[in-house]
Amino acid sequence: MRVVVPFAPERPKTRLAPVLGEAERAAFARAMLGDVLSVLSTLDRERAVSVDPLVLSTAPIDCEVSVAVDDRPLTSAVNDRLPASGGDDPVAVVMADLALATPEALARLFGPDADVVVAPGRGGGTNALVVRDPAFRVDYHGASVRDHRRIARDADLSLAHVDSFRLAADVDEPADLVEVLLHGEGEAPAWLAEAGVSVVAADGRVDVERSSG
Ligand SMILES: Nc1nc2c(ncn2[C@@H]2O[C@H](COP(=O)(O)OP(=O)(O)OP(=O)(O)O)[C@@H](O)[C@H]2O)c(=O)[nH]1
Ligand SMILES: C[C@H](OP(=O)(O)O)C(=O)O
Repeated sequence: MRVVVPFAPERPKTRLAPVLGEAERAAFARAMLGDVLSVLSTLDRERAVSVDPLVLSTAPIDCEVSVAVDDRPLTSAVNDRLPASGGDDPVAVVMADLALATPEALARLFGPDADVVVAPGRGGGTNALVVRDPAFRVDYHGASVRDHRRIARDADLSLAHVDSFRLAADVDEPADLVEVLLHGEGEAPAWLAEAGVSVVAADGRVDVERSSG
């Protein structure tokens, strides 16, 4: 299946500014993209899920897989890559900030035979999708999972959900780094550890702290 991975390499992950500087956020975003692509490659190699990845980037990047540069807003760029007519192959959309994704978790996205399969993100987003019907279009940002349900319902499409901790955990806020450090398995947790970011549990709260120097 064609798997589109949207990626915005310029000034990414602004909500992580309390913990990471601008160049660090760019490097960390790239590490997360590397983890997602590595999971897709493992799926293809080891799980007999045919995966044809395409990074849909707002600017040129060096990458181990094909890259399409499209600097339009996320929704327009993704919609241009979805099935356009009845005979077209299905398309998956997997966000580049799913640092907890594993081959097992992502394989579940490809399981249901529905017109649209949605993996909701915490906080109302849509972290991954499979689209099999050209009547479906995305509308990202805001409570996009609610919008995507409505769009599928209005077009009379069958809709399946993937209930997955790992696919729900996109990395937006500093608190999300706790999950990356505790449960991540790839480049992203290693990058954070190298940068001196660690998990701290104090006064009944679990958070991240950063060593100075
Ligand atoms: N192609 C493309 N990808 C985007 C765009 N905006 C965000 N993305 C990607 O979409 C996914 C979700 O992005 P967000 O978490 O909403 O945005 P972000 O820019 O990474 O982070 P914030 O600055 O904190 O909002 C990430 O994989 C981004 O790299 C865009 O305009 N075009
Ligand atoms: C793209 C956006 O991501 P979030 O801002 O929820 O991370 C969404 O899923 O609609």
